[in-house]
Amino acid sequence: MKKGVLLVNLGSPDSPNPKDVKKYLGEFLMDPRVIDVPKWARTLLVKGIILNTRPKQSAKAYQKIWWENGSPLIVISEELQQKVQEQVEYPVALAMRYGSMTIKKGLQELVDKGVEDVYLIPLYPQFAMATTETILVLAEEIRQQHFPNLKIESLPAFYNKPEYIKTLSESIKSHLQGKNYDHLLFSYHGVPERHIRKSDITNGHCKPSDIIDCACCKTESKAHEFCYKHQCKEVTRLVAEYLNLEEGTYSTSFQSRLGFDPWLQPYTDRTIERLGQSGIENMAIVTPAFVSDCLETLEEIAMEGEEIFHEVGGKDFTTVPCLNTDQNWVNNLVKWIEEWAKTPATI
Ligand SMILES: C=CC1=C(C)c2cc3[nH]c(cc4nc(cc5[nH]c(cc1n2)c(C)c5CCC(=O)O)C(CCC(=O)O)=C4C)c(C)c3C=C
Ligand SMILES: [Fe+2]
Ligand SMILES: [Fe+2]
Repeated sequence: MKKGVLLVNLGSPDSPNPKDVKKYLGEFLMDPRVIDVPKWARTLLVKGIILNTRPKQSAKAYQKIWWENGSPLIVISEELQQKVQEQVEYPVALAMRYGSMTIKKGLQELVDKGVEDVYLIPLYPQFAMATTETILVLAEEIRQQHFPNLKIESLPAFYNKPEYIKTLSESIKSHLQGKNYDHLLFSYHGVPERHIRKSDITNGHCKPSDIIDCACCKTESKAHEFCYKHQCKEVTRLVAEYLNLEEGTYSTSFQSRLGFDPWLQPYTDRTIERLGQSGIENMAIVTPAFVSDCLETLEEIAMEGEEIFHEVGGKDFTTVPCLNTDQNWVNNLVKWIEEWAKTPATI
């Protein structure tokens, strides 16, 4: 069976204009795994409220970070795809969960090259219902409808793979070399607490609102295979161990909340504020839920985050870039693809 690889990231609007941003947000937020309320309530919330105000506001933010050749997330993902393609013998395609570069087009591109066996790689280190799960569900629906003879396997969340932790840690180390910082904040994209409960396959292990010591995240459980909170906490713990960070000099927070439901805490904006107020003069921040720089890292963290820190008297604010097209990251992907390709086919 001829093999091929499909890398899948989140997606971006076609342009930073309010009209394109509205179209993109409409598709994104109407996904029942992103806003997981009954369809009538989601329609009312998204089409009746959010899409009347948010596109203008988001378009302004996108305009601040947009590059000459497009959305940073798309441009970086395309470069990543090219670099991986240079190192593997199978066709490698790229698709986005939302927007114009659809998963259907990505699978079609591979099928047109004769591919019958696809390795689907969601470009997210941690599992979440709003990211990995929605990609896998949609890819399976498309397979059944349009490519029934195609075989699709996927790479599970790689948050704790030693080679990924090494790549992330070395990248942080090299970007912070010679930089002045007293605290390193690991900021992950947030999700509503409800998402954590829904993904809990044990129906009760995960306690998403426990922010003090996160006992559930530290207690062995099969729930961890699908627990976003546990997986984020593990990335922080493993990187801190690799870099020998001293207890108290680093912490974890969650960014980008939307709406009024409780999301995973502590929130990044309030954490930055608290760090500045508590006398931290210089801080660094890393965003390991994203493998490519995007609106949430370039605008929300590197611009807004820095502003908050300065407002409360902080001095140096350093944002560590995402892995983007780091050669070690490319090598990780190549290694995982080669391991998959060597595995004997199962029927
Ligand atoms: C209910 C809303 C949202 C959930 C849940 C959510 C989860 C989630 N998102 C990412 C990664 C990205 N999100 C990005 C942008 C973005 N996210 C939401 C909402 C939810 N995300 C919105 C409305 C937006 C658009 C921008 C805005 O209006 O604020 C991006 C950036 C895309 C880009 O074009 O650069 C990424 C990447 C993860 C990893 C995640 C759950 C773990
Ligand atoms: Fe998001
Ligand atoms: Fe959990």
